Amino acid sequence: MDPPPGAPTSPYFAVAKSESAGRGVFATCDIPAGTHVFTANDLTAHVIQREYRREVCALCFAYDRGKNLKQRDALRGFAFCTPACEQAWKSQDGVTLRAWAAVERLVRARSREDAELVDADAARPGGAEIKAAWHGVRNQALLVREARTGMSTKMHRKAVQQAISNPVSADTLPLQLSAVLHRYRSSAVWSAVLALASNARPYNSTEELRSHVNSYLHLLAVLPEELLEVTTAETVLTVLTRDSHNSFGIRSLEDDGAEFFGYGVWPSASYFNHSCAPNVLKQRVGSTWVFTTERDVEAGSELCITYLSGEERALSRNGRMTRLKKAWGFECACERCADI
Ligand SMILES: C[S@@+](CC[C@H](N)C(=O)[O-])C[C@H]1O[C@@H](n2cnc3c(N)ncnc32)[C@H](O)[C@@H]1O
Repeated sequence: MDPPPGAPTSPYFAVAKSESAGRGVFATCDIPAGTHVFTANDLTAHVIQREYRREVCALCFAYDRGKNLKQRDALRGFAFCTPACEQAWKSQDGVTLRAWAAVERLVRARSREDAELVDADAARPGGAEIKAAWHGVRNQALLVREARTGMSTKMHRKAVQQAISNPVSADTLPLQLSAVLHRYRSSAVWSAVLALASNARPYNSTEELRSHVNSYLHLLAVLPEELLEVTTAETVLTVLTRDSHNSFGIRSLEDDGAEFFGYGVWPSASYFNHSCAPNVLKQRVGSTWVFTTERDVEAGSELCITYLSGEERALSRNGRMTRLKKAWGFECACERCADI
């Protein structure tokens, strides 16, 4: 098969159809244990939860046991581990810098929704509910868009006022903004996101759906005009449908990942399927993921990582199955699970 846009390339493997898990990564030669086979450095949409924003470097995700980092960008609400990281982050284009400042102003000015903890037992919205929610704000979104380009009737002003006054989701907004910015900057990056496996029901609850719709309206009301063309319901919905089955947690490194800072999508890393007996270790190094074989792999074998965290790996087959089904939506078809 032709490699999808953004798929990983390596002298050691190729992306191909797997028997029971869509596309996967297959060794093209014998690979000895301990071989570094790939580094994913293509982080796209991501979010560091607000509660960690002062402690985790916005550029390289460095973390020092909960200490507040000294380098701060108060205007945009980010912190950095070194002046070099701050400088590198701030060397981004002016639209990006203005967009983050606009969102930070909004978050500080508005009351926030409760921490976005998901009720695990809440019903996942289905296709009809999702469609209705987005359809329901189409007119308002149009009015806000028109207001941003100079139209100022009572109706326009009311639509903007309503959009702004909705409770702000301090972690949904940055995820959506990050998606908008990636789409704005590069069509190749956006094609890589589009090529990923998609989940048509990405919202965990009706509340989460509502907060995504509200965040979209917030962005329309405050982002720099240059971004409005790509600030669409399709952009923010697309990114969530891809994020849902492809994002990796961004966790602390020193304590077996006990601190969950946030999550992000690295399209090239998303072609590795899961196995409960993985042959590849995935490790975060700064804002990249490094993939190394854990044992000898024969040519033609699939290269798999684990999607389970430390303690989850010790669960029984049923426990692992339930966990993977709940978090990732699939019935694990790996050799270890099939081999009963
Ligand atoms: C990050 S993607 C991996 C690449 C994906 N197979 C594709 O075609 O794009 C995760 C998705 O792959 C599938 N998958 C990964 N590991 C699997 C496994 N062990 N058993 C069944 N499906 C799996 C599931 O559909 C899961 O939601």
